[in-house]
Amino acid sequence: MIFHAFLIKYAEIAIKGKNRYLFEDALVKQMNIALSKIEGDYRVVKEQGRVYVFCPEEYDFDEAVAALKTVFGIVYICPVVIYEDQGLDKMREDVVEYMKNVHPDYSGTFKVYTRRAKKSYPVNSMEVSAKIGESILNAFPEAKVDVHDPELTVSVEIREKIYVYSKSIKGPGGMPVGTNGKAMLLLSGGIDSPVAGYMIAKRGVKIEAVYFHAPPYTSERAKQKVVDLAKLVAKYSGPIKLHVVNFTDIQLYIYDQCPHDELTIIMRRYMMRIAEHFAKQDNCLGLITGESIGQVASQTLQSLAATNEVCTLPVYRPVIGFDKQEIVERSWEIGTYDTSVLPYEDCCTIFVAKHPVTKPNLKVIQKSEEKLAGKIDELMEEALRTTEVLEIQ
Ligand SMILES: Nc1ncnc2c1ncn2[C@@H]1O[C@H](COP(=O)(O)OP(=O)(O)OP(=O)(O)O)[C@@H](O)[C@H]1O
Repeated sequence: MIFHAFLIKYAEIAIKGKNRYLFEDALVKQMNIALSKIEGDYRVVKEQGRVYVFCPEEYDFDEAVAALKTVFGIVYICPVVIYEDQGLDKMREDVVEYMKNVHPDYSGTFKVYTRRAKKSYPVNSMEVSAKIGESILNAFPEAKVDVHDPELTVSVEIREKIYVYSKSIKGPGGMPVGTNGKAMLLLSGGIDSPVAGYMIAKRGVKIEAVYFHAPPYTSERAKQKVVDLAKLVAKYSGPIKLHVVNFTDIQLYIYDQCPHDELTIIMRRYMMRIAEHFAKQDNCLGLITGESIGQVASQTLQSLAATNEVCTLPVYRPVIGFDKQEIVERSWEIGTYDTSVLPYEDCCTIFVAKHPVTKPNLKVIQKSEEKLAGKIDELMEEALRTTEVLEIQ
């Protein structure tokens, strides 16, 4: 059966009042972006409290659903068959035909739910439902009506035409990107930070990203891996501006001047400072990392506190309470896992100490950083100046 359209369901409860149109406009915009990436002339229309996608005459159903599944804010995608309005008798025949195609030999419980968007329609909703229900019972003798807890709800919307649907495909939920400001993701090549970016984008936040590499200690392929991860996240979050920072000289200088057991924490503090610089420059309202308590030495509460101390923007760590396995499962779901586990080196792993401090004392760390004063500012400026900016689609 050819579905002519999709009815898009979103969580309306959260968006009463005047936020509603902002939410719907952002949803329509993101849907248009997602559908523009596939072949065919899809038309996204917002009307009378509903968002529809009207499909071209010929299209790939699975591809269209896959594209819509990347749009945050969509709770359900309901494929719709549209019939001309030619009176109630014809409508009854049409719905039976729909059932024969979509649920052949149906033998479970069902109810018909009619909604009159066209209030001038001469028959009321209850009566339309009852008549159509009767026709379905006649055509499917095994089926039974259950208006309280049916296994199948056949929805009939009376508009200029008649819209029939009964299937709901789960969307990603969340809120459309663009409804909740912008934040800067520290994106490494690992498993955790792409998941963290996805989770914050799912709350409607537009994201930018910053990646620190250390050529020649880290390779072009390691950088390409991060670009690929950004592309995978961008499928959901929309385009990402990725800042690629050359961190080599800063790392070498820290390596040279500071106790080696403090390297990771001091490097992380410089990463945060640089990320915050770009965040503020581009009006981001927070930083995002993929840290989770206790996962490694730099992610103990003491280390996280020491990292936070250099930031004035809030730092969002959406996977903070997750086990590694939970993060891995998320990365499978969103499709970043296979890329994340490619074995290319990260700048943090190259300059890492054998026994890093797990409970850094902030005063001690600050003291060590004093040794960097002067030259580190020049190196920071140089790193900011030479940062490469990539637009990831
Ligand atoms: N080279 C990098 N570029 C950008 N951000 C980084 C980089 N290295 C680490 N980060 C940020 O710091 C967080 C913690 O990094 P760390 O290497 O300690 O942990 P991880 O568990 O390996 O995280 P991930 O799996 O995201 O790499 C990352 O989630 C990321 O947000």
